Formats: sequence, structure tokens, C-alpha cells
Amino acid sequence: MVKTRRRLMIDGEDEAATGDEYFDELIASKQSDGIQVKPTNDYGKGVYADMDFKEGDLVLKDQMLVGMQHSSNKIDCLVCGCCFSFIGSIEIQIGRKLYLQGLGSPKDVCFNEKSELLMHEKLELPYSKKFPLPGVINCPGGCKEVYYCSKSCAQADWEFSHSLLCTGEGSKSLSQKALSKFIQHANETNDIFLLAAKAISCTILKYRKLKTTCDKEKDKKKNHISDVLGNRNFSLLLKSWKPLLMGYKRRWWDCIALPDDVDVSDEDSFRMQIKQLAFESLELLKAAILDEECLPLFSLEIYGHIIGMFELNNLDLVVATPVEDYFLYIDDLPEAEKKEINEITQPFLDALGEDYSVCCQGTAFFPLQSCMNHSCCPNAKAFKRDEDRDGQATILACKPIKRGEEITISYIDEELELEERRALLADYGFICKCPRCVEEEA
Ligand SMILES: C[S@@+](CC[C@H](N)C(=O)[O-])C[C@H]1O[C@@H](n2cnc3c(N)ncnc32)[C@H](O)[C@@H]1O
Repeated sequence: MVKTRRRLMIDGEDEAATGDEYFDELIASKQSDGIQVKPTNDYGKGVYADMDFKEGDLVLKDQMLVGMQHSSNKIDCLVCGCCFSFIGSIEIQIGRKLYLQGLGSPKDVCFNEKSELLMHEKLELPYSKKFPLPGVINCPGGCKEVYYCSKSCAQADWEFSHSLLCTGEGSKSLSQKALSKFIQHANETNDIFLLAAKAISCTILKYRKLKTTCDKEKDKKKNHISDVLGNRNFSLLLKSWKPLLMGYKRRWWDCIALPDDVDVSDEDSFRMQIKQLAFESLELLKAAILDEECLPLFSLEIYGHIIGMFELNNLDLVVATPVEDYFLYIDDLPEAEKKEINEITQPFLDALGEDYSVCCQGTAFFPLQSCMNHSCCPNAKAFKRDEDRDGQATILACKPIKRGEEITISYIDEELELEERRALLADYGFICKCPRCVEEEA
């Protein structure tokens, strides 16, 4: 028998066009029944209103499929590694940030000590209890790199992807040393590789779970025929890959926009360098978590498409910080009291500077939001309300939307002039033909 090498499908567009049930089930599971995902006339799939929305109505709250906090944001904000809500206390948030920023800089020693006390909650700030945060739960694998808001979040993340990507003693990776090398490479080059690794890990872990369930069923039925042909495992892998399959994607090195400082004549060599970088990263990841049964996931083609999917889907992860609320509260106190309290809080606010309001920032893939197309005169926007303090994407109607209309968001700052908008949208690989662009071009 001739063995053919199996490849995973990369894009789910054909399935979506033929009325794939995946999005219907997803929408039903989120109870966002006011929307529908279906093919557009011109550019793949899109999201359509299945009811009328008034301005300000909630259109969708979308739970991320995979997400991560940017490595560079980890000093600024201590958040749950699963739901991205802020954890610890106002003291921990402020003290930790000032302490970590102060490390290695010949700053005021006395102030650094104060920051350390704050970080360890040995110093209490006035009114901080008005802003309670969930306690800090350690990673079950002992890595001391990821923390959680609850045991259930820690367990969920462990089962979802972290058990393979943990550098602690309990890690289920092939080699913690290899994993650390992969993480270091990502932090030195592009932390998008960490998100790609998460996407691959969650697919492997889902596959293993499905296989265990199937094995139990198989024992009951004593039916081994499909296993002999090896079809069952591949179809389980396909099933595990499905949520990522549905995302719009292109190869990273083909779709990445040419940076301003790279001349057009050097474009080919720039794209080759990006491909080489992805290859290096993938080799390091293979050394850390390769699973022979999931080999198709580790092809450069798939890796490049996963990264390209994150590039093209414009999905920032943003969670507002309670530290900003805290200082705003202090600022709103009656003058006499404020003066007294400021003596304690002002030095910390001064040390934080403008950074006091830095929110949790990252990248995530939201399965439904990522189906929304762009318009420079959108009828919806991604906007967090006061109660939206987690990593979910919140989409609100910014105009009345009629049932049957396509729901669009703006991928860029829509206040910009036509030429600037065009330049930014080039990163997404299309020229916008929305009514506003057409009118401004005429
Ligand atoms: C986040 S995805 C949106 C969903 C996508 N249409 C799909 O089929 O999955 C972004 C991609 O959709 C396409 N797209 C979105 N808005 C567009 C527009 N206004 N005109 C042309 N293409 C658009 C571009 O290819 C873009 O890179």
C-alpha cells in the first residue's frame, strides 16, 4: 500500500461557504443569537445581523480561543494567565511594577524598598480595599511565570495548553530546557511565536483528550477497523484543528507588510528572512513539544499560516487596569482628605508617571470577531464598558443596524485621512471600497 503524507487543511472558507455548522453552534453556545456568519459577495465570510440593533446595543461578547499577554506588558500588569483579569491587590499591582522597573536602575534605594513592601502587601494604601482583586494562584506545574485568579482558571489553562508549555517541574513537555530556549528565542525576536505555540499545544491536548474518549468507546465496541487504516486518529486531529481551521489566514512571510525601512527592491530577501525566522522558531518548538501523532501540525506551512492568521485578524487583547480607577478615586476625594491621602499615594503616582493607567495588552484570536469585515464607516465597534473587565471581546452597535445588514468594525483609526487609512489597511492586504472610501476617492 502506498502511504501518502497527510496534510491538514489550512483554510475553512469552503466549508463556511457551504453552510458549515461550526459557527451556528458557536453562536448558539455564546447565546449571541442576534448574529449570523455567512459568505459575503466579495471577500470571504462576514457577520450579519439576525435582528435589529439600536445604537449602543451589545452585539456580541466573544470568548477568545487563544490569547496571550505581550511579554513586554508583563511588568506593567499582573493578570490571570487564563481569563486575563487583574489579580492580587492594588498594592501588588503598583509595588510589583515599581519594584521590577527599579531593578538594575540606581534609583532611590528607600523608594525601591517601599515598592518591595507594597509588592509583598506589607504596606497598605488608603482605600485600596474598595478595589478588591482575586488572590494570586500559582501555576500547578510550578513555573512561576504564569499566575491565575482561581484554581479553576489554573486547571482550565493547564488542560487547555499550559501543561505542554510550562517550564516548571510538572511540565508535560519533552524537555523544559528546549522549551526555555524556544521561549527565549520568541522573547528576543517576536512574541507572536508564543501564541502560535499555544495554538498548537491546545490542538494537541484536545486531540489527546478526544483520543482517550474514543479509546474508551472502542473498548466498549471492540471495533478496530478504522484504527488499522489510521483514519480515526487523523480525523480526531482534524476535529481538534477545526476552530483554528475556520480562521482567515495566509502565510506570515507572504502577508506581513513591508516595514518602512525596507526598500521595495529588498522585499524578496526580507520575506525570506521572515520565513527563516519562523523555521528557527518551529525547530525549537519541535524539540520541546513534538508529538508524532500530531506531526502535520508541525509543518512550516501550518506554522506560517497560524502566525499569519494572528497578523491578519486585528485582534488586540485589552483589559483596563484597576490602578487607574484607584488613583481616579483618590483624586475625587474631598479636598481636605485628598491632601492628607496624597501624602501617601502621590509618590507612587509620580513614580509610575503616565504609565499608571497602562492596561493589560496582548493578542488573541476571537473566533466570531475575527469574521467581522472592515469598513471605514462601521456600524459596530470593539468597546469595553465598565463591567467588561476580562479578556472577552465586546462589540457594540455604534449606529442602528437592521436585520440582514452586514456588521462591520474598523480595523484602524477611522478618523484618519483616506491615504493614511489605505496605508494602514495595506497590512491586512486589501483596498477598502466602503461607501466612504468610494466617496472620498471620487
Ligand atoms: C478578520 S478577517 C475578516 C473575515 C474574512 N472575510 C473571512 O473570510 O474570514 C480579515 C480579512 O478579511 C478581508 N476583508 C475584511 N474587510 C474587507 C474589506 N472591507 N474589503 C476587502 N476585504 C476585506 C481581508 O482579506 C482581511 O485580511
